Parts: sequence; C-alpha cells; structure tokens
Amino acid sequence: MDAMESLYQVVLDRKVSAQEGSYTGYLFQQGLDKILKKCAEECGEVIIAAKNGRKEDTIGEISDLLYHLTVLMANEGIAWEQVKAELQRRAQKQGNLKKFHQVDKDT
Ligand SMILES: N=c1c2ncn([C@@H]3O[C@H](COP(=O)(O)OP(=O)(O)OP(=O)(O)O)[C@@H](O)[C@H]3O)c2ncn1[C@@H]1O[C@H](COP(=O)(O)O)[C@@H](O)[C@H]1O
Repeated sequence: MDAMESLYQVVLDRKVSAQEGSYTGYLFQQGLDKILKKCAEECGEVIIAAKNGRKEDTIGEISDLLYHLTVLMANEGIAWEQVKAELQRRAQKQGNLKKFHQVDKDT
C-alpha cells in the first residue's frame, strides 16, 4: 500500500470513528464547505510557494493539499481505487494514442 492509500485509510477511519483531538475529525464535523475552503486555501499556498521558487515549501504545501483532497474524497464517498482507475484509463488511452500515431507515421 502506498502513502496516499494508507493516508486515505486513516482518513476514512476518522470519518467513521471519532478520535479526540483529530483535525481530520474536525474537518468532517465542519462539513463540505470547510473542506472545500481548505482545499482552495492550500492550492493557493502551493501556487505562492512554487512562484517563489521555494522547493521545500512547495513540497510541504503539496502535501497539505493532497491531505485535504483526501479528506474531500472520503467526505464525498470517492475511493482511491476510483481515482487510480481513472488515471490508469487515461494512461492507457494515451498509450493507445501514441501507438496509433506511430502506425500513422509508419504507413
Ligand atoms: N496529513 C495530514 C495533514 N496535513 C495537514 N494537516 C493539518 O492541516 C492543518 C492545516 O493547517 P492550517 O494552518 O492551514 O489550518 P489550521 O489553522 O490549523 O486550521 P483551520 O482553522 O484553518 O481549519 C494543520 O492543522 C495540519 O496539522 C494534516 N492533518 C492530518 N494529517 C494526517 O491525517 C491522518 C489523521 O490524523 P488526525 O487528523 O490527527 O486524526 C494522520 O495520518 C495525519 O498524519
């Protein structure tokens, strides 16, 4: 299981069983608007860090954003498997397109 998948599992666990002092639990309690606000806020912070050429900060902000997107997914009942499947479908489509263009060039 990779880091994103295990984060998703922990986040999902916080959704079903409340844990004292859990920020994730707090986000679920606040609901969709708060989660979306945090996603937007973190996205802005990624942009600022990257524009300033601060690689370490950018990594931190991307991690914050991915965490909040993970909370959003769990809140909306979207499983990691579904996102992975969509990415794989796109990669496959891209691969097929490349093969198609190659055949086109070769003929
Ligand atoms: N990956 C994260 C993670 N990334 C960022 N954050 C929190 O996200 C918040 C973002 O910081 P901000 O300053 O923007 O927000 P804030 O001022 O604290 O909060 P707001 O008042 O804005 O809501 C911080 O409190 C961070 O601790 C995270 N909180 C939890 N996790 C993981 O989520 C899992 C569950 O942890 P708990 O939330 O502690 O149950 C664990 O695996 C954690 O490692």
